[in-house]
Amino acid sequence: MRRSKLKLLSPAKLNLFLNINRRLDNGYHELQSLFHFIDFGDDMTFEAYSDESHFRTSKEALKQTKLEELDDWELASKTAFNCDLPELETNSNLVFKAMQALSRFLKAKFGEDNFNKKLLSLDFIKISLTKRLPMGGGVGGGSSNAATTLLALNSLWKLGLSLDELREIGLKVGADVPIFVFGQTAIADGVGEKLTSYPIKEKWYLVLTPNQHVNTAELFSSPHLPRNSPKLPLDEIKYRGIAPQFKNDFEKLVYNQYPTVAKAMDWLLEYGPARMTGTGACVYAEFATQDEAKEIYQQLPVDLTGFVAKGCNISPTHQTLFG
Ligand SMILES: C[C@@](CO)(OP(=O)(O)O)[C@H](O)COP(=O)(O)OP(=O)(O)OC[C@H]1O[C@@H](n2ccc(N)nc2=O)[C@H](O)[C@@H]1O
Ligand SMILES: Nc1ncnc2c1ncn2[C@@H]1O[C@H](COP(=O)(O)OP(=O)(O)O)[C@@H](O)[C@H]1O
Repeated sequence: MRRSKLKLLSPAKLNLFLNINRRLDNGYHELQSLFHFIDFGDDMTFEAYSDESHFRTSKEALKQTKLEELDDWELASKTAFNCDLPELETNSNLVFKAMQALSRFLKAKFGEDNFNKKLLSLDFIKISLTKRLPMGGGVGGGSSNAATTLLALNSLWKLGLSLDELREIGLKVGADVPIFVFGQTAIADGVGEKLTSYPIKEKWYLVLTPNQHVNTAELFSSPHLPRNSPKLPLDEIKYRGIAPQFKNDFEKLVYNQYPTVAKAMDWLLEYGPARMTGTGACVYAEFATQDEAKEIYQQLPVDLTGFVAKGCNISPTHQTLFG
């Protein structure tokens, strides 16, 4: 019997600036970045059932992959996962990594015995993911899916975890997961875990999506990456729109390395300022109105792709869950 259903937009983020401040001893990098959400993303549905009889379980999906490597995936055994992209139906999907991190956290917090008792009482959840966001595009799709999973399961299973606890769990999955759990436009510091709410004027964005997967880890290890941008004092950051002082330290490197990204960027620059998000490959321009953004979008040549979306100070996932 179905008990309840949550339909959530798992949104994209844009980095409105991104400074790399230094390399840390653990190989990671300290960043300072302004994260903003847009109302375009993947569709995720979470349906809670009192029994597991009528759907293929995650267990089966996981059996097809690297079962021997699995540990702490008890919560995944209470779910069924399907995705419109079959290559994402594996345990390396960040949706599974989120469930694994959640299992670990709950066991540590409540103890194994209490966790195992709680597990028996949980509803089965059918998770469906429809991908719309480009992968490896710098719009954070995988991280967003992980955060949406944490928020939805916390709600449907009534786990009672705070947003701070969910952020802590998210950080184990990836540097960008905490911002999606936080759900507010924010300036991130550290590796992305220190977040300060920073609402801005909401605008419209034309985002171009070059068909190019940019490998984040590879870029971070490049000897040509600038790594010593000074940190901007928080009270001096007055973001009004794309401007030279709001740069992205990955942009030049990616522009030089990937002709498809350079092509998209050059096209946008014909119309005004443009910026790359994250480690690319997506690039964007800002507009005051939807009509202005659409007017440029309609002129896109056939070999470029993109979409128009509205900036949001509160992530669409939070808007649905918390009103
Ligand atoms: C730089 C950003 C800006 O948003 O790029 P995008 O991924 O969005 O393009 C992100 O913070 C990326 O976050 P995310 O994609 O979650 O990175 P992770 O999976 O945690 O890390 C991938 C790899 O990137 C490197 N890494 C990541 C984050 C960081 N602050 N310093 C690093 O050096 C590490 O080598 C790590 O192994
Ligand atoms: N749910 C997911 N959605 C997208 N990519 C995922 C997901 N889970 C794991 N991945 C892997 O993570 C890689 C980068 O993910 P993504 O978040 O889209 O990149 P970016 O952070 O650059 O926007 C993908 O190429 C894919 O192999």
